[in-house]
Amino acid sequence: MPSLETPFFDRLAAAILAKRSPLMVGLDPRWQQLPEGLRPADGASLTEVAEAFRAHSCGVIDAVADLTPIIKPQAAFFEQLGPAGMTALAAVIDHAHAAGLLVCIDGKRNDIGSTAEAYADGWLGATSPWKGDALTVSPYLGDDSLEPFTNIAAERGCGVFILVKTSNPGGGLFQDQQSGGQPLYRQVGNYVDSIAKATVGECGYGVAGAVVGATYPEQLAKLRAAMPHTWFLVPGFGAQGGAATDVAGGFDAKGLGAVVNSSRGVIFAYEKRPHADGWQAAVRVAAEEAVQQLREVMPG
Ligand SMILES: O=c1ccn([C@@H]2O[C@H](COP(=O)(O)O)[C@@H](O)[C@H]2O)c(=O)[nH]1
Repeated sequence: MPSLETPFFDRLAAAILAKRSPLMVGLDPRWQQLPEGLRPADGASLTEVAEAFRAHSCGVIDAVADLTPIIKPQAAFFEQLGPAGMTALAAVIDHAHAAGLLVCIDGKRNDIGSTAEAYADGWLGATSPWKGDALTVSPYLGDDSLEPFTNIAAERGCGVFILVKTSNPGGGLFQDQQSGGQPLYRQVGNYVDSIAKATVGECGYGVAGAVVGATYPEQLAKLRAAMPHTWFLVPGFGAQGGAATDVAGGFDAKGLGAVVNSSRGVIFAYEKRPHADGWQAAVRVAAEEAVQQLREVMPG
């Protein structure tokens, strides 16, 4: 497990600069999309599927470890397999750390404050079985629900990415509602940036980050300007239609301030573009292309 002495966003900034890559590879294993040879047969047990998820995710990590500073396992895909899935998730996180990668767990957790404390401790705390470097969190239970996460992140050198403007088409139903003369997501963004401002590290960003979708490029650029202390996790690049030009507005002038996630576009690249050297080679080619596209729009 990497040292937690340095704040998460300082570690992330250093890794991005070292690899010249803001690509975050998302690990969203789906049974039917696993490559032949790894795909479990119909009727396979949850334990067999979990082992296939572990093998695929670890294989992706091996293929892209020098191309990405951070991976994002999507907890949902592991949780759907029960205990065997969670054991697989733990093994994937350990494998990523052993490969020198940071790990953001996409769990979108939260609850009332006293329960949020258990979530924060469970995913980011000193005795966490998961040892995540960062976690995604929902804001809609308010400040007392977010503080357990941001407090533990500040203590432990972890990061918290709070949902601000999500990439899905339906997200606007609540997030775009006017509130105090602004869309609600801007109000959430203001709160997140106030927490980030109070906790800035050497790289200029604080422990609270924000999830802002690549599928809303105009809003992304405006939020970048309005939230100068907040690091962005930008999903929606690739499979959801976001292009490199759409995420350009998420970076600061130094080319920092954003990591851009691609899950299906990288991890299942062999479906659309099989490679003679096998599925991992196809995954690597897709990650290389994504990094190249992002480098072209990253300042600095
Ligand atoms: O607003 C959001 C928040 C989270 N996600 C998650 O990111 C990945 C995206 O996967 P792709 O295959 O690259 O579309 C997935 O885990 C989502 O749950 C998001 O897409 N949008």
